[in-house]
Amino acid sequence: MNIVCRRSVFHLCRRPSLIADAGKERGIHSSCRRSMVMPAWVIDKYGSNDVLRFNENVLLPIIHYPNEVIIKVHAASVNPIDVNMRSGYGSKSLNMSRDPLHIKTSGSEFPLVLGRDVSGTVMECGLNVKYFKPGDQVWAAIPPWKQGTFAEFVVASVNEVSLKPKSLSYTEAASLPYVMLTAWAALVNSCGLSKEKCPGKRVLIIGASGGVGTAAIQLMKAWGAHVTAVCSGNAVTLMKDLGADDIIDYTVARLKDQLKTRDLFDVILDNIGGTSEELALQFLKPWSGATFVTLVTPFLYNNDQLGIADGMMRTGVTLASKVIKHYYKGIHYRWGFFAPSGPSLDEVGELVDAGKIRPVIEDVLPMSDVPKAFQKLEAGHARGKTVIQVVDPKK
Ligand SMILES: NC(=O)C1=CN([C@@H]2O[C@H](COP(=O)(O)OP(=O)(O)OC[C@H]3O[C@@H](n4cnc5c(N)ncnc54)[C@H](OP(=O)(O)O)[C@@H]3O)[C@@H](O)[C@H]2O)C=CC1
Repeated sequence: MNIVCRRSVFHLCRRPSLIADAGKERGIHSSCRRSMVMPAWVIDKYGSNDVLRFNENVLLPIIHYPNEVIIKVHAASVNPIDVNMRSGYGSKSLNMSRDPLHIKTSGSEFPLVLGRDVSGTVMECGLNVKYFKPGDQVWAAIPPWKQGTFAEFVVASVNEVSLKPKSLSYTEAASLPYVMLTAWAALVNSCGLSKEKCPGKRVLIIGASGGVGTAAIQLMKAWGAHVTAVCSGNAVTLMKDLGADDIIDYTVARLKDQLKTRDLFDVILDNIGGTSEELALQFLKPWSGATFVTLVTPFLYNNDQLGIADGMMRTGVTLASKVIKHYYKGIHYRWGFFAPSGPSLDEVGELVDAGKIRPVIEDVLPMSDVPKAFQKLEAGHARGKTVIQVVDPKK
């Protein structure tokens, strides 16, 4: 085993026992316990699925800032962003926010650990961490510029972390944070919806059967909105189970024709992009504060293709022209972006424990099957989430 001394972990940790604990777990002799590595799925270059590599000797992550915690990952889950990042999507923008120490040590962003969702146990806390303590069961979504969760340990800032809902297992909990926080960012931050404002609102969700869609339906129903879900035929039962009031099967007739038979909407969440955007924008109530939000934006793509300066310029022009064009038609036009947030997860956790939101899990795979999980997601037609059990709950 490649042993590397990680002394710096002791400077900012409240209780430098992680390395000893991890050493004990793996039966490593006490004199070696300060020098630890961990298993993780990494990529050393961008590309197709064969760039994913299981490495048992990835450096144990360390606490750099006093507001950080180290989490022992019990379960993670796969999101489209993982597949896209594996192929290099967003790398120009994300590299600007990555840990400069990692870039300096490795000479690049590699080895890169993918995976955004985590449920697990707090192992160590930075000196300023008050709300969490070692042993707490937590869940979080880690932002894409940080090392990810297909690993034994991950570092998160406290503002990204929340106590795991008591009613969920680690496996169930790992299915929710990233998609819930994306739905939250789009519907709450971009559209201004809240528990108080939802009753009476008509919300249309396009791409309702995937991770974000199933999260969005449940959040909107928990808050009393009227939800219309757009999905394909074999997802109709799932949509009903999640509480959708009206379901449109986009495969049986043109979506436009089916939408014409419905009342107009107050909010539209578009998880699909492309032609669905122009189409959907015709079905909002004009001059009533109605908002369209899409999750499929050219922001990172523009930066990848044109560089940061020109990419930002093009993005700004595109967004501004759409906002202005639709403003004059009485519609608010928005782009939605995932935003990490422990406090929002606290609120989601309360809804979960109250039985109003549940995990929608399509498949559970062991840590050894991360490449299979990527292939599955890449094939499309997701029905909720694919979870990775980093720790086998039976052991
Ligand atoms: N901006 C941001 O910060 C974020 C953006 N995203 C983006 O949002 C999108 C959705 O993410 P996520 O839910 O996790 O993805 P998933 O892959 O989990 O789900 C996509 C779903 O859309 C369905 N679908 C495909 N085509 C259509 C269509 N024309 N009409 C209705 N449904 C359709 C698919 O099923 P089927 O094909 O069988 O109908 C599938 O169930 C992705 O493009 C992702 O990249 C996600 C998170 C954050």
